Amino acid sequence: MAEVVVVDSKAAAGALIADEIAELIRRQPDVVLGLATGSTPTPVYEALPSRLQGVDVSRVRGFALDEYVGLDPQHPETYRNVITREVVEPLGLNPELIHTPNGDPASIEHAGDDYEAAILAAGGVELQILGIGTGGHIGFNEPGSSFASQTRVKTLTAQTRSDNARFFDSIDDVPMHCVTQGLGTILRARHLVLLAFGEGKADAVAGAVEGPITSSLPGSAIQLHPHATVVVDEAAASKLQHLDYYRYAYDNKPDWQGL
Ligand SMILES: N[C@@H]1[C@@H](O)[C@H](O)[C@@H](COP(=O)(O)O)O[C@@H]1O
Repeated sequence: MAEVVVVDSKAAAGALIADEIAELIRRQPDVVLGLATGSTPTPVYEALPSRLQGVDVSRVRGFALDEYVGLDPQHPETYRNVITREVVEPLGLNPELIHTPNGDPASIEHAGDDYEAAILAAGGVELQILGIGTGGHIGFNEPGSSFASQTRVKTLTAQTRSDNARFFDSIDDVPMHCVTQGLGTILRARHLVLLAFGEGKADAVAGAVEGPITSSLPGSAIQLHPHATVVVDEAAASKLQHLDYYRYAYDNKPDWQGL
């Protein structure tokens, strides 16, 4: 079972996870972080700089979950550019150590295998940050994704394209394809931290945490992971059946246990 932590605000979630990440970096300066895009992880990234003052981040490594296929590399919404803007620059990370899948159509057949090889060569991801789509996707693993899937090209659902249209001039500009870490790739990270905020995520969170384990709701893959933490606000937690138990368990958590 994933550990569910209910917080009062996005800022509280950001503080909780930023503390954990800062501690990881202090302990292991070349730690491999799993980075996510979308609006959900922003509070974590915003909370990090103040916690990393005086900490050597020059060796921190990172892998993003996914990338659009075929966007102009100069487009502000490539996930490479989003990660550069929101994570690499504010935290002062070495951009050469931060990887995103290659969405260039010219070499797209190799993009998945190359990315898998790079993650393996780095020794795997220590802590993977995850958001969840309204349809239950993690990364861009749309419903139907195999739990054994590796980094590969996927076709985005109409729902995902519509959800992400807010970042583009029009829905027609949202790419049809992406390269995403697979569910199998994500499940190899040593600690999964899934964040979700707002009522719009309540069904996806309930399905991921308590629903049947099914490729129809790819986020339910977290139930197969031995160390998954789900950090949600009240609204995103509102459809969880065992909410009282999660609060009780967290409030009575042994001090030695950590996140
Ligand atoms: N590929 C990303 C996911 O990694 C993200 O978790 C999800 C939710 O986005 P948001 O956090 O903006 O709600 O959708 C996007 O499509």
